[in-house]
Amino acid sequence: MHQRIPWSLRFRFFAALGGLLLCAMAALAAISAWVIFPALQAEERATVKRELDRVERSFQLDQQQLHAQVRDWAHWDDTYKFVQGEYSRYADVNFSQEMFEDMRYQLMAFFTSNEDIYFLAGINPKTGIYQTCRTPINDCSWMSPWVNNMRAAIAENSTDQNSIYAGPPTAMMASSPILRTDKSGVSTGWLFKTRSLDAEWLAFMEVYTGLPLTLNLSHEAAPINDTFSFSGNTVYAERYFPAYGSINHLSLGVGIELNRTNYLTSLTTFRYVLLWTAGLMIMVIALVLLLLEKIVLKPLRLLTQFTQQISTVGADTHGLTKRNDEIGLLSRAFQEQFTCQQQLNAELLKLSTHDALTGLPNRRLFDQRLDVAFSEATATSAPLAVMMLDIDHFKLYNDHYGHQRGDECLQQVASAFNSVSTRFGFLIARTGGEEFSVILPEASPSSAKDVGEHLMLAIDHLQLPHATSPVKPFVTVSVGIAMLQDCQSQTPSAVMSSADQALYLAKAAGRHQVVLFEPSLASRSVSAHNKLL
Ligand SMILES: Nc1nc2c(ncn2[C@@H]2O[C@H](COP(=O)(O)OP(=O)(O)OP(=O)(O)O)[C@@H](O)[C@H]2O)c(=O)[nH]1
Repeated sequence: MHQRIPWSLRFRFFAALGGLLLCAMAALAAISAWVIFPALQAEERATVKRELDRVERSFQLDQQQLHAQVRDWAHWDDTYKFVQGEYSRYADVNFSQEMFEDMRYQLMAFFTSNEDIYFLAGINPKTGIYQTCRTPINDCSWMSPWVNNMRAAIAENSTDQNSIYAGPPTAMMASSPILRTDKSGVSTGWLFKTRSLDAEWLAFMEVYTGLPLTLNLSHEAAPINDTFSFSGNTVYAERYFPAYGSINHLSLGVGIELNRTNYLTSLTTFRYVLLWTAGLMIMVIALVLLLLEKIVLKPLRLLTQFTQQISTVGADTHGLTKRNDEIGLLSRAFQEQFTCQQQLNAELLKLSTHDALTGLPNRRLFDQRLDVAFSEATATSAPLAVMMLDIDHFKLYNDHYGHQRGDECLQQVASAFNSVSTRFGFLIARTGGEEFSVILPEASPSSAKDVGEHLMLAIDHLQLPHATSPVKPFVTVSVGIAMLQDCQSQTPSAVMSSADQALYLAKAAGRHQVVLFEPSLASRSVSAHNKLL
C-alpha cells in the first residue's frame, strides 16, 4: 500500500526544482528588466540619434552651401561695382524669379559700407512674385523684419556667417562683406541671402535625407540633449538649433518620426526567446522529475515494499535483488541481513525451547504444547494422556561413572526416546535433570501404556551399563502415566501431578515398570513418595 510521507523525496525534489525554476524565472525577469530591455532601448535611441545626426549634417550642408554662395556673389567684381554704383544693369543681368526659385533664395539684400540698404530683391512669400526694392516699404514691407535683423548683424559686426532666422517665416540667413574678386581693398558693403525653411524646403530635405522632417520653433534656448517621445509603433525625436529673431533665446527644433520596427522586432524575438527558455526549463524539470520518479523513487518504494513484505511474502516479486545498481545492492544486502536474522531467530527460538544437552524440547515448550493439547482435549472431550519418565538410580550412576558419563548417558537415553517419539508422532521433552515428559493426545489408557512400554524397552535395548543399579546391571527407566479424565481437577498441572504420582508408584514398586494412574492409587502414591524421600 502506498504510504503518505509528508517530507518525501519526491516532495523535496519537487520543492527544490520548483524553487530552482522560480529563481531562474526571477533571474530571467531581472536580466530582462535591467539589462536586455534597457539595452534594446539604448540601441533604439542610438539608431534615432544616428538619423538625427544625418539630418543635422544635411541641414548644416545646406547652410554651408548658402554661405558659400553668398561669398561667391560678395567676392565678385560685378557685385562690388554694383554696390559702388558702377554697374547699373547688374540686377537685370543676374536676378530673375527663376534664379531665386532655382537657388531657393527668399531674399538678397545689399548694404553699403555706411550700413545703408543699397538694393533688395526677393520673392514675396505671400504672393510668390519676384520683387526688387530700394527700401523695405509698401509692397516690399514683408522684407522689413529680415532687413532689421540684417542691420543688427551689421551693427554687431557679425556679417560673415550663417545662422537661423526665427522669422516669420523661419529661414536660414548667410552674409558676407562685399569685396573685389581678388579680395584687394576694403569692403564696400555687405551681402545677405535668406532661404526660407518652408514646406518647399522641408520637401527638398525629405528628398535629400529620405526622412520626413518637421520644424518646431521654440521660445526657449536650444536644449543640449535630443528629445524623444515614444508612442505605439513610432518614435518622435527632435534636435534643437539656436535661432535668432526679435527676441533672444529662440531655438528651432528639427524633428523626425521613425517606425520602431527594429526595436519591436527585437522585443518580440526576445520575448519568444524568454518564453522558449522558460518552457524549456519547465520541460527539463518535468523530465528530471519523471526520470527521478522512474529511476529512484519508484525503485525506492518497491524496496520499501520488499523490506515490509519479505517476512510475509518472502519472494522478491519485483526482481530488485537482480538489479545491477544501488537498489540491487541495497536489496541484496537487506535480503542477506534478513536471512541472517531469520537464522538467528530460529537459533534463539530453538535455544529457548530446546534442551542444550539432549536437543529435546524443554520444559517451556512442553508446557506450551500441554496447554494447547489440554485446551483441545477439554474442548472436544477427546482423551489425553501425559507421561513422566525418570532414569532409575541416576544418582548412583553419576556417583559411579562420573558426571561427564552421566551427561553422555542422558544424551543416549534422550536419543532413544526421540526415535520412539518420531516413530509414534508424539512430543517428548526433557522436563527435569534425568526426568522426561510425554504428551499423548487422543490416547487411550492402553495405547498410552503401550507407548510407555516402548519407551522403557528402548532404553533397555541400549544396554547402557549401570554397575551400581539395584534394579538391573544396565540403565533402566520408570514410567508414570495419567489420563485427563482420571484427574480430580481438570488442569494441566493436575494431570502432570497425577502422572508424577504414578511415577512415584512405579519407583516405589521396584522401578523399571510402567504405572497408569488411577484415582484409587492417589493415597498410595503419597505414602510411596514419603517412602522414597
Ligand atoms: N550427569 C548429570 N547428572 C544430572 C543431571 N541432572 C540431574 N542429574 C543428577 O541426577 C540425579 C538424580 O538423583 P535423584 O533425584 O536422587 O534420583 P535417582 O538417583 O535417579 O533415584 P530414583 O529417581 O529414585 O531412581 C542427581 O544426582 C543429579 O545430580 C545432568 O544434567 N547431568
